[in-house]
Amino acid sequence: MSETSASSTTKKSTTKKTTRSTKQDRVAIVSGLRTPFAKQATHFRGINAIELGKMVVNELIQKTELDPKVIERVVFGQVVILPEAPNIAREIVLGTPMDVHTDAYSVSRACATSFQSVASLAESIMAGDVSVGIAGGADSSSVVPIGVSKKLSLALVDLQKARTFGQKLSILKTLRPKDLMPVPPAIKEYSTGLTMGQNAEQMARDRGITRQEQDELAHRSHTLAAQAWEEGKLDDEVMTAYVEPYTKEPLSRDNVVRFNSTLEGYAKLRPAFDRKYGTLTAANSTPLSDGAAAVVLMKESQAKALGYEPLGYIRSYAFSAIEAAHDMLMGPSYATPKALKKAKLKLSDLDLIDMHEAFAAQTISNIQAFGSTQFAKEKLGQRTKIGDIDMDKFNVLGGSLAYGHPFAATGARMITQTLHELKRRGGGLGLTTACAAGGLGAAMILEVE
Ligand SMILES: CC(=O)SCCNC(=O)CCNC(=O)[C@H](O)C(C)(C)COP(=O)(O)OP(=O)(O)OC[C@H]1O[C@@H](n2cnc3c(N)ncnc32)[C@H](O)[C@@H]1OP(=O)(O)O
Repeated sequence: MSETSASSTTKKSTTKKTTRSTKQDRVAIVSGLRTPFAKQATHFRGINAIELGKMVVNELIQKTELDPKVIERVVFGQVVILPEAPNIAREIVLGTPMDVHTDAYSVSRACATSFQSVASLAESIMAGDVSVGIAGGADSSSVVPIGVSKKLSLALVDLQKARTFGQKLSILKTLRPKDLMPVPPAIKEYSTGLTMGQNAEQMARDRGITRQEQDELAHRSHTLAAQAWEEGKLDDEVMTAYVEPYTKEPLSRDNVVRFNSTLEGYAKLRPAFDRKYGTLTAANSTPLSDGAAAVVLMKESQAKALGYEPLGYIRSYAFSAIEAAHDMLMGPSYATPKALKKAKLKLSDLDLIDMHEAFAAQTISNIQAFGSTQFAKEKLGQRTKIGDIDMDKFNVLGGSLAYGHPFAATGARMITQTLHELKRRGGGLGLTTACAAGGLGAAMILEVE
């Protein structure tokens, strides 16, 4: 397995503080941490999502000096589930210094999975069920469950039921060599059979979003992410990951981010999903990657009683669902107005907007929809547009196009990153929002004092 290291902690050495009444208690995000994100089959080759999850949670407990005994619940998720251990949350409890009696369950909401794990834990805290917990997600695109063809799967079940040699032989005779080939998981929509890239191609085509516009957004994302790393802005929220063999250099930065991004480099690439007419490439699509991210949540009064100064608080969150056959990756444009309404805020009240960049085309489509009165009227049933996005507030440290997207880890990455950035700016309100497979969307508004 792996050892890790990270820098500062958020624990204050102060004595207990006066707590607020339960009624006024908010859900505090005390700390957040992630592994560096690594491109598929690079630094985390051979390390599965559960090990990545254990790695980050272990380090988070150490970083926060949190007594493992006070952690009452772990809510975690992985999108590509390992059949041998489907409850990643429980494996994390059993594989870290947490008390064996710590409750743990796993959730799945495709690419918005750690928005869900954070929301589920927050709900338990608000309901008074638990007061301290860890939420997050992990995914590996390097260790994936390899399946078998439908024909072989059927034959294997039938073989178990067959009584005679003759019956077994006739089942085996139905198989052809191609049926014996391993089947890797596809990033496909089950209901439509379309890949995520094909969905984004449709969105680009329908809106006339050009290759140039997509490349420019991707270049912006890499440039801002590289700058964030160079300026040390991510140092406190990304751990250093040591993996076997320990002779290998540890990874302390995302190896997906391009520190020498040039727009000319993007123009050379061939379309990835529609070879002939497509505009999506490896550069303007989020790369397949491996990583994990987690946050510590507490009831505000509990955080103060334990001597923590929270990073920030959850102001509101909302999820949305639309059809999966068309414009499937528009989740932010449906979930955001719901979260704003719940928080009694307007888009212009926000100091930062962090939108998951699955594809540049999907991001631009959502930016357009936010600023469209027609979209608001026709799709949201409201008279006014969500609001024009001020690009000076938008993905100011880059986004998933640059960092990569280990599916279930992305939400917790965005939440932690936004809270730190709000804190650097002296506080304020930030939106984090993502699209997800199945036409789902997530939005969470965070506040920092
Ligand atoms: C809700 C949601 O989030 S949906 C999204 C879910 N996620 C996805 O669907 C994943 C989408 N991404 C993918 O499937 C893959 O990353 C792909 C198909 C786009 C690309 O895969 P690959 O071809 O394996 O990418 P790879 O990393 O090898 O890059 C291909 C080439 O592009 C180059 N490249 C990639 N990014 C850049 C860049 N920013 N600038 C210049 N060149 C680049 C690489 O260097 C490489 O060049 P080479 O062939 O000369 O070595």
